[in-house]
Amino acid sequence: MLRGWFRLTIAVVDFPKNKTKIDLNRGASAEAERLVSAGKVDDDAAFELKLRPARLQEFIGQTKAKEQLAIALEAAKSRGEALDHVLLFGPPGLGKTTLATIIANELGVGYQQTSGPALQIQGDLTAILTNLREKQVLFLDEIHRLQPVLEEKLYTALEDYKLDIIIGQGPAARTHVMEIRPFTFVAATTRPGLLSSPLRSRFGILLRLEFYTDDELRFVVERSAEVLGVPIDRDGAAEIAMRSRGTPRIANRLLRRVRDYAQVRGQGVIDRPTANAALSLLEVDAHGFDELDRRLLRTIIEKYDGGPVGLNTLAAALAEEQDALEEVYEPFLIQIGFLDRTPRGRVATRLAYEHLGIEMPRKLSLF
Ligand SMILES: Nc1ncnc2c1ncn2[C@@H]1O[C@H](COP(=O)(O)OP(=O)(O)OP(=O)(O)O)[C@@H](O)[C@H]1O
Ligand SMILES: [Mg+2]
Repeated sequence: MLRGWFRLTIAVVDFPKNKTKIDLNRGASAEAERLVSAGKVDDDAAFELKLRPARLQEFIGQTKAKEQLAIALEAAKSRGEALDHVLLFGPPGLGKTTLATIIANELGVGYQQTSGPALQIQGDLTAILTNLREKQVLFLDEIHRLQPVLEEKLYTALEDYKLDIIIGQGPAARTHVMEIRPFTFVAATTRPGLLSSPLRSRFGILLRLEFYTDDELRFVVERSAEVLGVPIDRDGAAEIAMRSRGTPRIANRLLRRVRDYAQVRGQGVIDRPTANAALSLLEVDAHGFDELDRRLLRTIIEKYDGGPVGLNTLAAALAEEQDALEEVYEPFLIQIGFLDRTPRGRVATRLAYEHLGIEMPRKLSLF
């Protein structure tokens, strides 16, 4: 008992609130420095603007989402109405923001962008909504991080294009209903499960973005190489695509690094041997895994006998944020069958053992 109390005291002394914050930041910056992170890093911004397709026709892959969107766009245009509200969801770097801008371009309407964390006070949301132009697109990124009071304020705006404004305070307070112009609300999230059902029900068009196939990513790489004026052959593009974790953002980032290598060490042209050499030097393996993925799988296998291990335990063992594990690392590992998410925790699969060259214990290999 005393030992427990003693430990607790140490924990409190050792981890005051601000220290926890510093630790979280450290986790976040490790993620930001990662070459194969699907999340945006600082030097991506300028290139992403340049490489972002502007029209639906240039947007590669996502056949289902694209078709659904194309029909809705066509119908809204022919009726001369604002497009229904759109919710875009899926892992980072798959094209949610890109699609939001494409929607505005295809409709030929104005575009304004904000995000859940950026909207702090009711007045900001009111100002944005009351200044909207007819049929324009309002894009709200990271909608799962919108404050609940603001979310509720959005409901009537989305449903009836009306806004309840309270004027005055106390007994003198009056509610004033303000009309806003019909508009298209496009929201994006990497965590659709966190949205409340009243909010979800306000969207007429739900588009789920999936990881891209290697072939689709090869097209992304070839298109980006053309935009950047980088000579590349089909095999070179295929090699980069294969290691891009199904994510265009990573494909574009790897292309830029391989381009540097080709200029400095190669003949300037990206072919398969050049791409291979550059990516090996950058320690991005054949599956697009880097040191962090390997560490995650190795930790489950070596420290927790292959799992199941709970998310919070795993995050602590890796000194990473739970959110980063769940949103950024895990989706791709699960998608390619290296990791299982079970009710009792995370489990490394046979493929993970094989990839790391570790023999799977017999007991487990029966399953
Ligand atoms: N279908 C696509 N075709 C070509 N390029 C694409 C496609 N999807 C995404 N990209 C490229 O990938 C980059 C990242 O896409 P985007 O910023 O739209 O992802 P996101 O889903 O909004 O990510 P996040 O969740 O981090 O906000 C873009 O700059 C764009 O160049
Ligand atoms: Mg985005």
